[in-house]
Parts: sequence; structure tokens; C-alpha cells
Amino acid sequence: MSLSNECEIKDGLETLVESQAIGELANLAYFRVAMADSVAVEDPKFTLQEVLDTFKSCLSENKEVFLEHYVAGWLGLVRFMNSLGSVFSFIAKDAVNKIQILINHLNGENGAHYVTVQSMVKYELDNQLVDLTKRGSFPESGCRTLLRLHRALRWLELFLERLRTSTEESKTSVMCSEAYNESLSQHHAWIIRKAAGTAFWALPGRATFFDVMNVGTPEQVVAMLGDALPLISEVYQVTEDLYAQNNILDLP
Ligand SMILES: CCCCCCCCCCCCC/C=C/[C@@H](O)[C@H](COP(=O)(O)O)NC(=O)CCCCCCCCCCCCCCC
Repeated sequence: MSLSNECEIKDGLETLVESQAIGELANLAYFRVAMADSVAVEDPKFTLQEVLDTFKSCLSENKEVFLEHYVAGWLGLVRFMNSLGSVFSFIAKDAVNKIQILINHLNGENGAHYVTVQSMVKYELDNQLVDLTKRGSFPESGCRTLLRLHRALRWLELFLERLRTSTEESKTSVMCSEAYNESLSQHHAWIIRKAAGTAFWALPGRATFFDVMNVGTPEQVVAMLGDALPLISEVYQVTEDLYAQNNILDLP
């Protein structure tokens, strides 16, 4: 189903950004539509597995990344993050802002060019719609906006891999900050790194974290992560290669 008829989306996301009430995502028409095949958002048995499964539907047969599903995956992740506590709301707010920009492109008059990440990159570069060296006319280009989420996806991959191989004694805050230091932090200013580092200390311990995932026993969580990680890695790598080929990995 297309996003174009879902006029509630923009209003809904704007409200969401203002209120930072990510739980309201479940009431958004977009979320119901985009996740219809993977997450029953009104189902109390909502689990992180279903969110991660969304990344399965991101890749087409010829390895193109469907923007609609990519965005849906991110919405689910943000929703999950918000269930961890309000200390993460500044991170959620930035992620939601970026998701909203991409949804606006999908719903805009040039939405047909935004069906896949590949078509988006080609369209924006061919039409000089991207700031390549310094921020200027196109602060909301799809290319630079998606790049920020793409870098965060690398953090997620590293963090989930640490969770998968962790022991009962492992600390989520340490796993999270190690993953962050190896990836996203390199693109963040000092003040953001400080704020993120502080927020990580508020992460619940491993056992609670696994409970919130709502996947089952720790063994089931580990198995689920083992299944989901290769999919996330593939989406990440396809996007990374595309951006590298087009020389747009450092967009301002
Ligand atoms: C569960 C713990 C959540 C930890 C999240 C780790 C990521 C920390 C990111 C800190 C970002 C701080 C907010 C501001 C960022 C912006 O400066 C910066 C640059 O944007 P600009 O170029 O437009 O200025 N933005 C970004 O880099 C995009 C960040 C997007 C972060 C999305 C994080 C979503 C995390 C989802 C958690 C799901 C956890 C699932 C685990 C089982």
C-alpha cells in the first residue's frame, strides 16, 4: 500500500516530535500501514523481533533498499528505544525528525523517485539536490538525511552483535558505548558524544533489556539476534557500497 494517501502521517509525526511521545506511533496511520505485514502495532505482544524482521523486507530481489520499509524499521526501533525511558528522548527526537524528512520525500510530488535508496540517490544527484561539500541549499536532502540513519544502523549492528555474544555479567552500557565509539561517535561533536555517553549509563541491565525485547528466554533472544543481524548487515552494506560508489559518504 502506498504512503501517499496517508495524510495523517505528517501531522502525526509533527505531534510526535513536539510531544516526544513515541508511544503514539502506534496510532499513526503510516505506522499501521507500513508495518502491516510485520508488526501488529496494537497487539500487546509487540516484540523487537518483529521490528528487526522489517529489515528483511527492505531488500528487493536485485538488492535495492525500499525506503518505505527502511523508514518503518527505524520507527519500530525508535519506539523500542522510547520504551527504555525518557533519558533517550533527545536521541529519539533527532531520529524522528530524520524519519519525518524521509517520509515527506516519499509523500511529496517527487515521491516516485524515492521508492528505493538507489533511485533516491540517482534522482537527487542527477538534479543537483544535494549539498556535497558544505551545508547550504539542501539541508533536508534525502541523501544526507538517510546517511545519518545509515551511520546509526552501523552502531545498531555492532551493539546487537555484542548483545548476542554477551554473558550474564556483561553491561549494556559498556556494550552500547563501545559500539558507539567504534561507529557513530566519529561523526558527532563533543557535546553530543558527552550527552550520548551520559544517556548510556541509564540503560537497563542485560536481563531487563532482554525482557523489554519481549522475545522469550535469553537463549531465544540470542537466536533471534543471530537471525536478524545478517539482514541488518546486508542492508547496511548495500547502502554503504552505494554511497561509496557515488562518493557521498561524507555529506555535510
Ligand atoms: C538503546 C540505546 C539507544 C542508544 C542510541 C545510540 C545512538 C546514540 C546517538 C546519539 C544521537 C544524539 C542526537 C543528535 C544527533 C545529531 O547531532 C546527529 C547528526 O545529525 P545532523 O547532521 O542533522 O546534525 N544525528 C545522528 O547521528 C542520527 C542519530 C540517530 C540515532 C538513532 C538511534 C536509534 C536507536 C534505536 C535503538 C534501538 C535499540 C535496539 C536494541 C536492541
